[in-house]
Amino acid sequence: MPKAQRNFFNLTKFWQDNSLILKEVKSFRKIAILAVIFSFLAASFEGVSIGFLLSFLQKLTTPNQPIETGIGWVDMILTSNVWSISPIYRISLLILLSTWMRATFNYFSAIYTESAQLHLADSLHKLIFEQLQSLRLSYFSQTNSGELINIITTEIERTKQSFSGVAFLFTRILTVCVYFVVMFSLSWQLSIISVLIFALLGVGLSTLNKRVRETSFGISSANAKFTAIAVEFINGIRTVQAFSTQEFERQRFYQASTNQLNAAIKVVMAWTMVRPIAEGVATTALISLIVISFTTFTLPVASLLTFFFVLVRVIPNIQDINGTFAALNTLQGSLENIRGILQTHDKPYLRNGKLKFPGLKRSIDLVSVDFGYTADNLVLSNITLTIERGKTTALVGSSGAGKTTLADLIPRFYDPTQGQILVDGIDLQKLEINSFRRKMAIVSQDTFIFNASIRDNIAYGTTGASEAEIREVAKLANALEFIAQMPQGFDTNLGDRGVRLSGGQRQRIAIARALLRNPEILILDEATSALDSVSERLIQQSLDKLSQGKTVIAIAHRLSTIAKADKVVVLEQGRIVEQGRYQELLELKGKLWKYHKMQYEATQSD
Ligand SMILES: Nc1ncnc2c1ncn2[C@@H]1O[C@H](COP(=O)(O)OP(=O)(O)OP(=O)(O)O)[C@@H](O)[C@H]1O
Repeated sequence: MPKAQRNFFNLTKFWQDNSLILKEVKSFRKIAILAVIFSFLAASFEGVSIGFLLSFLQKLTTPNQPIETGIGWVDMILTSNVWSISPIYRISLLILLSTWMRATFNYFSAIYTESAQLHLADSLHKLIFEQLQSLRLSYFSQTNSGELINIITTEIERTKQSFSGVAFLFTRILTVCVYFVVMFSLSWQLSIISVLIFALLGVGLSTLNKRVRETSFGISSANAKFTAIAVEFINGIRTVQAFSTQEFERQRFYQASTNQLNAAIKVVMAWTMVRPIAEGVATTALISLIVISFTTFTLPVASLLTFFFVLVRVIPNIQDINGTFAALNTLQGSLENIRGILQTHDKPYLRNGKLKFPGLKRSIDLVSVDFGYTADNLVLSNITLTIERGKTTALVGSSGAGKTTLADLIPRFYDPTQGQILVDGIDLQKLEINSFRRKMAIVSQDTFIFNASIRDNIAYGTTGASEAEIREVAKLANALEFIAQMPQGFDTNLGDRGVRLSGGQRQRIAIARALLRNPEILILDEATSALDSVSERLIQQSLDKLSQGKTVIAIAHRLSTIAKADKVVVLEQGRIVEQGRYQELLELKGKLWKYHKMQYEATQSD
């Protein structure tokens, strides 16, 4: 049986399947226990007040008869001579008291159930965040961000409801047990017949519940697709407008929304059917019982009345139980999605080392390194390369040759599939990765600009930077001039992903951010690609200054930016084809010479 088919009736399986989520209840167990206790007390007092109400009605209709509820201790209280007020007032007072008690318990039960739900959502948010933080980049390149957002928002919201569902279910089951005890004390024969009827009803309804469960997976996947399309549409709005694909996007969006609607309607159709069917069958059972009891069993009228009165109370409770099972089943898809993100066996984690990185002394060495994003396709083959401390190593090659991939191996965004990376002779995987990354700065083609002020964006990742230091790096990155022209200077908010900046401005902020870290190791991936030639020259000068004494790995298409590098490494289809000083390689008249000639000719024709 596939996991998805397991249901709420099988509590062991339910626990096993959802233990990753249920474990979280531990962090707010006091609130959860109080929620259950108060819900139970509220439900019990509902039963108590009904009992008193029955006695009240009896007393009104037959005032001369002694009070007989069929439950000894209640009768004793009501008929006791210790009290000086008349029985009808005693019952009224008891009804009032029990109703107020029930209302109070209901109030606390609502508070604790709601808080428990909110705590569950909060714990799941944080748990998923920790999980995402510990995963490698490769997980994110294979997962749709819209689907992840859907899980963190919608699916957690839906899962949250399952807590109140389970608490409600628990109290209803306990209440029904209490009612059954009363019923058995009144007539065991009638009770057995009732239990049998309810059991048959339960078995019949489980088929319906299975259908509800199946439909719930449809709604989860429709929600995920809808969020993914919505996120993509918002993120890609520039491209949508530029390519006039509004109609195409409209169709995609409308279709996803309609699919979501249809999936939700299927769930509603399936689960709303459970309650009326349960109601119809239960009422039929009740009428049959009345007929059987009048013709077969002889019971005192008061007991028979109480029995049926209790039975009448049991039925809506049983309906509630079935209804809640059905409602919980509609949440199965969400639970499955959250489980999917939390389970660990199928995800790539970074195995962190223990050694603190004290700073680079000699070199970073790549020894016979192979790497592929997938097992069957190597992107880097047999890379052996020494990146010397304090020197600039430039990576050159055609688009797709593997330059970025090679640079990504240094901060361990990915690990080699074969071979080793040694940092001063120590395997990189043995280093505590954050101690290594803290000594490093990366300026890449797609540096992320946060929806925060310019100041916060520059200071991102560097704690305790002073105003003067931030200004200084902005000046060095040639950014001071455009920042001064912004409406609120350094306080200007940059908007989502820095939409309020030009490409070149974004890059200068990224460079300032890297400068502020004062890194030992600097990775520059096309760091000056979005700049005009004047800005490029200015930035190149500041990068040259920044690079002095630092270990730099620079990737550049424009050879002019790396002409002064200490070592140039030429990559071709994932292999190193040449390495040496720029001039030496030119004299070889090999690959670099070809690139050089091509770029020189291109510049001439410009
Ligand atoms: N996350 C990824 N998953 C799968 N394949 C990838 C991924 N990133 C890059 N590749 C593939 O790896 C190969 C090398 O890409 P890489 O980005 O390293 O090249 P590059 O030399 O930096 O190119 P460019 O100069 O265009 O930036 C390409 O064929 C690319 O399609």
